[in-house]
This record gives sequence, structure tokens and C-alpha cells, in this order.
Amino acid sequence: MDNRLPHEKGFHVSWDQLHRDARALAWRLQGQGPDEGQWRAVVAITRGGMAPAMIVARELDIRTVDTISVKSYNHQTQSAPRIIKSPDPQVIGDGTGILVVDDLVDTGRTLEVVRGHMPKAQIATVYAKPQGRPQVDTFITEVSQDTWIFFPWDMALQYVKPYRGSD
Ligand SMILES: O=P(O)(O)OC[C@H]1O[C@H](OP(=O)(O)OP(=O)(O)O)[C@H](O)[C@@H]1O
Ligand SMILES: Nc1nc2[nH]cnc2c(=O)[nH]1
Ligand SMILES: [Mg+2]
Repeated sequence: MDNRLPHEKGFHVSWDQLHRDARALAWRLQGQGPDEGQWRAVVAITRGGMAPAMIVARELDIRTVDTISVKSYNHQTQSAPRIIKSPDPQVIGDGTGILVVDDLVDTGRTLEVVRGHMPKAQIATVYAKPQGRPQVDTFITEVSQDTWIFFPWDMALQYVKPYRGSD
């Protein structure tokens, strides 16, 4: 399966904005864990989930952080997702007490695979699109389905021509 997704709009996220939004996610998640409000571990979905997972783990004082790697996109082209690296099964079990963090949910296919792997985990993303919302338990900001989110690690500062030029 290979399909190119139609994206009319761009939503450009700076490091500062990502930091604020990931902190807001941590704030919302505070006290929601099963064991006296605390999770046993954070699992970041690589690669995009790593920066938000670090910020959430820092804010919620969770020291055990593992990763799951699900590959499905090559730039904006999506194919069937597959797990290419699993977290330590002794840490995650069936997902009870585990907080999974990703940068965004779009179609929800990545999270579907992750849920299959740890059905009892709580799943949180910073950003969400409508199609993927049913797959995520907690998120901060929703953008429309036809928006492509650009993260700071995919961008660079560059010169922009003024609206009114002298040439
Ligand atoms: O809801 P979905 O349609 O499955 O898409 C969401 C996933 O797509 C992006 O990851 P990507 O596969 O591009 O890998 P990356 O995190 O390594 O950039 C994003 O970071 C999510 O993990
Ligand atoms: N960077 C980025 N990756 C994605 N993967 C699926 N949707 C998106 C998106 O909107 N932005
Ligand atoms: Mg990702």
C-alpha cells in the first residue's frame, strides 16, 4: 500500500512552541497514571516522539524511558507501518503503567500498531489530526487533516524576501 497524502496547509512548529506544548501535555497527564498517579516508564515512538517524551519524562519525574520504532513514512508518502525495534518486554509487559508518547497522530496507523503491541498503555501525543483521534488518549492541539505539521528538526532559519522589494 502506497499513497500520497493531500496537504493543503502547513503548520510550522518552533523548538520553543514544541517545548511549551510538550510541557502542556505533561501538565495534562499529571496524576493520571495507574500507580498513585505515576507511570512505571515512558515509551517514545521514534523518532518524532523522542523530544516530547524527554520533556514529559522530565516534568513527570519518570526515569525509565524506552523506545519503539515504527516505520511507515518516507517524507509525506505513507506505506504499511511495521515495528522495526520493540521496547524491552520485561519493562512494558501488556502496557499496564506505561505512558507512550509521540509527536503527532495523523491517520492513526502508527498508534494502531503500537496499541497492538501494548494494549493497556496510555497513549499521548502533542498534536492530533481528526482521523487519528480515536487512537490517542491525551493530546494538546488539533490541526485539520489536510495540514502537514513541520517540526523544528525538519526546518532551518532562512532569509525571507520582504513583501515590498526595491528591485
Ligand atoms: O498516524 P500516522 O498516519 O501513522 O502518522 C503519525 C506518525 O508519522 C510520523 O512518524 P514517521 O513515521 O514519519 O517517522 P519519524 O517519527 O521517524 O519521523 C509521526 O512522528 C508519527 O509517529
Ligand atoms: N512531520 C510530519 N510527519 C507526519 N507523519 C504523518 N503526518 C505528519 C505530519 O503532519 N508531519
Ligand atoms: Mg514518528
